[in-house]
Amino acid sequence: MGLLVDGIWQDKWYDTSENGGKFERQASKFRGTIGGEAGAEHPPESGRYHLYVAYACPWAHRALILRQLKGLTEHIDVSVVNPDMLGDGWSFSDYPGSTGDKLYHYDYLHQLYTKAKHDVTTRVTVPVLWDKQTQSIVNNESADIIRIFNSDFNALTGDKQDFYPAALREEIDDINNTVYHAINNGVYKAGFATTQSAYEEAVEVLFEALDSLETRLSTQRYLVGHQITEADWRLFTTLIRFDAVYHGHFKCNIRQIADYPNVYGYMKELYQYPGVASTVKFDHIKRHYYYSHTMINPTQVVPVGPKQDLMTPHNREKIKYV
Ligand SMILES: N[C@@H](CCC(=O)N[C@@H](CS)C(=O)NCC(=O)O)C(=O)O
Repeated sequence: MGLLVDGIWQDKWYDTSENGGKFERQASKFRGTIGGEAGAEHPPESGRYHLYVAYACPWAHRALILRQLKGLTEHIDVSVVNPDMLGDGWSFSDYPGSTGDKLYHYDYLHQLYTKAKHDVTTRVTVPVLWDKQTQSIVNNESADIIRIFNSDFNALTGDKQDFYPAALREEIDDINNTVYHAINNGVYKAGFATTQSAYEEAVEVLFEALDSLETRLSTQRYLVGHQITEADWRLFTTLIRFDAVYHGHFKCNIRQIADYPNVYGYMKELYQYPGVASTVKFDHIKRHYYYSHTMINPTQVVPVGPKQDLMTPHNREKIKYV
């Protein structure tokens, strides 16, 4: 775990000393777009872009899901890092299920970041959307990448499904905001807290949000009414990791997702959505967290459970809208 400072790799854990033991996530550095207008830096083209992901990572997972749902698998290839993120950060290897770096055969993801900008100061995170032609990072913020995938390649793929429809944007943005702070990032705030009070504060906010989701999902099938939107996919990647990792490793253990009938059924429905289960790799997920965060789990022992059958009926079609 570390970061690049002026293009030099430094092995450093997150510093929580300045803010009372609280984990604060840094903003992503590369925020480019894909556009079809004449002279655009990154026009939508088949085979031109490459996605770097970790199967372990909930943020990268969003990008993998939208790539799958939007018919982009044949247009945008993927390199998968090793699930272990140790002193050199994300690395490439022949760990089962990882691919190595298909473009440059680098050993470490930080080499890709310095190829994009030799003196960059940044955390070295996944996902990364890479432009093979300009040899640069288009974007390394998952919230942007899923919107790029949602709409910017439609002319190429002919796929018109819209997970961020104009009429619902305000509502989607609103729920995204709550889900991001309380749940997506909330589990990290609990898990990476280094004081009791910072941990407890994060866990309380997290479970209040899950409790209110349970109520919301008792009368509506998806987060924003009748149709699946990006808000659901953004929540899903945290929910699917919850009982396997966040409950134990990040001490988010007031309840499991399996204890919430509506949230659990909803999570199973999304898991069973065509194309999605193949993007969920529990071996990488559990290995990454339990093996990489040695300050939380110094023995690096990876738990065996939980045993859950996510293919059992979700019964979400029975939800009565009120
Ligand atoms: N805001 C970014 C966050 C991505 C992120 O933090 N990814 C984690 C993996 S789950 C990572 O690569 N962490 C490495 C680090 O922070 O050094 C996004 O949503 O794309």
